[in-house]
Amino acid sequence: MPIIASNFKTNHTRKSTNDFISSINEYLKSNDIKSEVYVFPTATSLNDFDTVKNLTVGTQNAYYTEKGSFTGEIGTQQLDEFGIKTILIGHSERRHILGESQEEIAKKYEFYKALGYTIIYCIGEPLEVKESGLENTLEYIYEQFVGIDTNYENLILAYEPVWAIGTGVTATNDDIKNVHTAIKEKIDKPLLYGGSVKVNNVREICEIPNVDGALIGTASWIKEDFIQIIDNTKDL
Ligand SMILES: O=C(CO)COP(=O)(O)O
Repeated sequence: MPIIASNFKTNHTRKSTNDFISSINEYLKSNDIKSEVYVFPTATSLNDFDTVKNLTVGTQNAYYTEKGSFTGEIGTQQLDEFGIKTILIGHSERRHILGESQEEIAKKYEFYKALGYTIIYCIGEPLEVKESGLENTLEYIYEQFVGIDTNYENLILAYEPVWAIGTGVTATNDDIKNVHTAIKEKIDKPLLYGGSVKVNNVREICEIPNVDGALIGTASWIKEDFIQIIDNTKDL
């Protein structure tokens, strides 16, 4: 059964997030679908969603603190209010757009690991590395595990080639299989693929060996499409 996760990134409001999550939860419940589903809304849309029992709401980011003076950030004081215990860490947009260093990412990972959070840890290479071949790609990816305890029991990995994120250009099945197989040989943890996953390719991607699900952006932001994505993979 693949893990299906939606990363809202900087999309949706509190109102539309509440509608989205309620609709997905109702779809899962009324159809008795057992897929492992995660939704990562914006920080402003986090809530306790206390009637939502069939999917997990996580945070896209948080600082490694309970509270304090970190302007613009949230910590566990804000996450605990809503019972959030799942977090994305290392997303390429935080690395390459927001400038999070591997050292910072490792500190964040250690902090939330110590608190028992489920962590979806993201790795992936930029285009120029991809174009230099598989060996360099893997070397780049392994660098992204510096300071990361990959034996952590609540760890889920997500391979998201930067050049496939938001571009509509999905990695080929061979691209995905080669990288996923190599990572799995080193790290035996659930490994999602992310990068232009769509309604019409999610099943094929989830059937590739060593792919344990998908972390989806753009194609998951309309609730009907996300329902279709779950429906297309629910029997795998
Ligand atoms: O970054 C991603 C999910 O975290 C992938 O985004 P897209 O599905 O828009 O390519």
